[in-house]
Amino acid sequence: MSLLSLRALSVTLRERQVLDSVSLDVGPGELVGLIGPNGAGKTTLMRAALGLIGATGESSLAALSPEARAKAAAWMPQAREIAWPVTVETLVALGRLPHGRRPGPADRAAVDAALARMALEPFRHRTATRLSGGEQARALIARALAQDTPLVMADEPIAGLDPAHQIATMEVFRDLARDGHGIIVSLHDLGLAARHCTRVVVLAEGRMIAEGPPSEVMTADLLARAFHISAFHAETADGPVFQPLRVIR
Ligand SMILES: Nc1ncnc2c1ncn2[C@@H]1O[C@H](COP(=O)(O)OP(=O)(O)OP(=O)(O)O)[C@@H](O)[C@H]1O
Repeated sequence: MSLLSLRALSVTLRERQVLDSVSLDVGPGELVGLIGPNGAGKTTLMRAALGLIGATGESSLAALSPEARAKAAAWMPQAREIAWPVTVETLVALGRLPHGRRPGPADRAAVDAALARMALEPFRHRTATRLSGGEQARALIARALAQDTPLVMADEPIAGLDPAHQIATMEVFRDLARDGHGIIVSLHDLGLAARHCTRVVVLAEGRMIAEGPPSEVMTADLLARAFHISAFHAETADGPVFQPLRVIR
């Protein structure tokens, strides 16, 4: 079963092809890390997959009605905008809107579970716009989790989080994948990608240049080609460690 199927997805912006014929399937149980340098096309890929920008090719999600899509996929965009000074609980409850009807016990349970997963219970009654940047990011992740969709797509969800919350959030995504969800996250931390993702998809200049298990894909050659860096890499009891070292010019 596929939760997302992309075929030859391409996007041209201002007469420049920024996404070039990307094909990808994401299934239950997968935590897919979308990696690549700035401007590689990660955001464009996710937005085109969701049907938020015009594209050629096929996306199973873009083909759905907005109502059906909101039940199929939760989306956490890179811009973390909280428009109204509502409580964290109310913000997270907005994730339940696609489920329609008047909120009932199942909705309250989903909100409680999302708040607990993101360690936000102490913030439940705080005004979301008055939280720190990282706390707001966690609240927006919780809103996406409360949507309780088979697929979660998040654009740099751990950017700006402190190390403990970065690790904890990747563990939340991994647990969701183990529960049978599919997750796509873009991220720049190669160490966290290597340690937590079941698969990485590498974009460079709009093209998918590699995909597969991190241990197979994240080679010295790939890091040099895609990111122009060398990195320290070791296998430890806690999993792989990647530390970027030098820019290769
Ligand atoms: N509205 C737009 N008009 C023209 N070009 C755009 C537009 N939006 C994005 N681009 C270009 O498309 C390319 C891909 O951008 P995208 O935001 O998908 O990259 P990204 O991999 O998510 O980068 P980052 O890691 O910096 O977030 C970039 O070169 C960007 O300048």
